[in-house]
Amino acid sequence: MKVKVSRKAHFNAAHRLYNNKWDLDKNTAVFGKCNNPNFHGHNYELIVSVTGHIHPETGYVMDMKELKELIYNEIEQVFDHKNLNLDVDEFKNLNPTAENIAVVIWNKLRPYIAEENELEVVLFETPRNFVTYTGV
Ligand SMILES: Nc1nc2c(c(=O)[nH]1)N=C([C@H](O)[C@H](O)COP(=O)(O)OP(=O)(O)OP(=O)(O)O)CN2
Ligand SMILES: [Zn+2]
Repeated sequence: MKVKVSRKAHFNAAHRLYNNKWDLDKNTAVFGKCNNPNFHGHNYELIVSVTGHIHPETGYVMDMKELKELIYNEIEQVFDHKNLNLDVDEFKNLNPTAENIAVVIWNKLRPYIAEENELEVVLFETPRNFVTYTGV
């Protein structure tokens, strides 16, 4: 029997979507207003889920307090109130799309999750646009 435990978090960040191999016209044609050279921001909502067996002694899959602190230290501290393109190393050469941000978050968290447990990251870029990454 496996159970999924989840923790919500949020961060505000600025970004610009563009491909530095393309000229401005092509970037504007593909990314539209998201290619604004002066950047724009989103209120990102994050849901991190860990799935595994319930530990018989604690009754926990994973301590939610640990999960909360992990997300705060590894994600919120790094991304909140930052310009993703300029301030976050992972996006120096990686377009900060919702897909790529979700993969970066998953990769940052995975080393801290017990090997036998599964990790899922859901990232809302806007209230209606969201992506999911499970490591596959
Ligand atoms: N596959 C992706 N498509 C888009 C991404 C992305 O990261 N991956 N990002 C954007 C924009 O950065 C952002 O999401 C704004 O898009 P927009 O269409 O304006 O979203 P809204 O929710 O504000 O639009 P509504 O029409 O109000 O739903 C675009 N595409
Ligand atoms: Zn955007």
